[in-house]
Amino acid sequence: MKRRIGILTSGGDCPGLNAAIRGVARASYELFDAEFVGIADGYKGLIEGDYREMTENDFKGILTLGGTILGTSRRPYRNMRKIEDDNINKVEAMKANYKKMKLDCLVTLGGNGTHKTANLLAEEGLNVIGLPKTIDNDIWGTDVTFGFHTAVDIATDVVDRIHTTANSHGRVMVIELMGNKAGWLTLYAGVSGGADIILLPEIPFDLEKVIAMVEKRTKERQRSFSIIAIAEGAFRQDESSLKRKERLARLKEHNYPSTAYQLADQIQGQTGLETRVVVPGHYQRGGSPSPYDRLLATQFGVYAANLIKDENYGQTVAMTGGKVGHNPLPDIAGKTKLVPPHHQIVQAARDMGVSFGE
Ligand SMILES: Nc1ncnc2c1ncn2[C@@H]1O[C@H](COP(=O)(O)OP(=O)(O)O)[C@@H](O)[C@H]1O
Ligand SMILES: O=P(O)(O)OC[C@H]1O[C@](O)(COP(=O)(O)O)[C@@H](O)[C@@H]1O
Ligand SMILES: [Mg+2]
Repeated sequence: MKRRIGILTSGGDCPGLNAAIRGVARASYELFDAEFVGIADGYKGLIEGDYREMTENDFKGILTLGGTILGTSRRPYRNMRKIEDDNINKVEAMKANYKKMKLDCLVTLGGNGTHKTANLLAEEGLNVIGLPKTIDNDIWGTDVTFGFHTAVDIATDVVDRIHTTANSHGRVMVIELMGNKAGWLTLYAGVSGGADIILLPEIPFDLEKVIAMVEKRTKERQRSFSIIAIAEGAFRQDESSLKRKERLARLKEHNYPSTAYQLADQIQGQTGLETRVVVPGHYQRGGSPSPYDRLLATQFGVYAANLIKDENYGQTVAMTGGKVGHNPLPDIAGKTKLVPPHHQIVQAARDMGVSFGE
């Protein structure tokens, strides 16, 4: 049985993408007569016809490699069906290139945006299989995405290291971690690193409560420090009615790159305590995947190869209750898995006296 497989990675990169690509390829070569076409830079390559034939050798030596050997992009954004200034019909272009490449199926490794287009292409009659990657862990229908736990390891190391310098100086340290809509990374790294205050997009915070917590810690000890882990998309309760764009515009008016910087200023202004901001940024997405993510990405990749073998298309791979399985693309596309405000981990942290600024 011969299968010609197109493969692309789309959206923000993360550790484990290459391990997953390798898993798909190795298992496919084992299980059936496989041919691979590597599509460059996500859907951009599929639209523009930027692709190359790949051989078994291309998939060797990449298990531990960070990033993606295929390249990735976030363009063109959002509405694939909308014809913009370039006058390109993106959906038709993708379908035409799929045909031109003589593909039996397309494997897309990506996050929420990627899955929306994967579903759209499946609706258009293409054979598509998704693989859930993202450091945000916000894909519906899977307990975990690959890339997430490596990012947790890195972010936790940041929180650990900031602890020692915060302690030496008796400072308040505001650590901004990645996650615009979903606070999973901040929650996991915040709890694992022993942060005193954890601020998530899912739980809007009250500035006065945050300050009260910092002051409580200062009163308890003569020389005290506080660690605040804040997700980049966190915001105050009084901003809840605003759209993200409006919140960002307000921050910009005051020359704050993000809420973390504004919060640091407010804390320093109201408490007199020296406050610093730390933004590890894309460092959280770089480098080699952890053993956990290598294993997860490999399992996911091999599972995808089995879906191809069975011609079970229109699915995305998932982990539920410790088992690898799959979800139909329409069931998960367009949904975001956010942190429930009463999630067990949140509750455990609350019970230990960690503040969520509520
Ligand atoms: N709302 C959307 N509908 C359809 N396709 C989208 C949408 N948002 C993003 N995409 C496509 O998926 C790609 C990756 O999306 P993005 O949101 O940047 O990353 P991720 O897939 O990691 O969440 C984009 O470059 C675009 O081609
Ligand atoms: O890489 P960019 O475009 O600066 O985007 C940053 C965003 O990408 C992420 O790192 C990961 O997002 P995706 O996995 O959904 O692409 C977010 O946490 C962060 O908000
Ligand atoms: Mg995403």
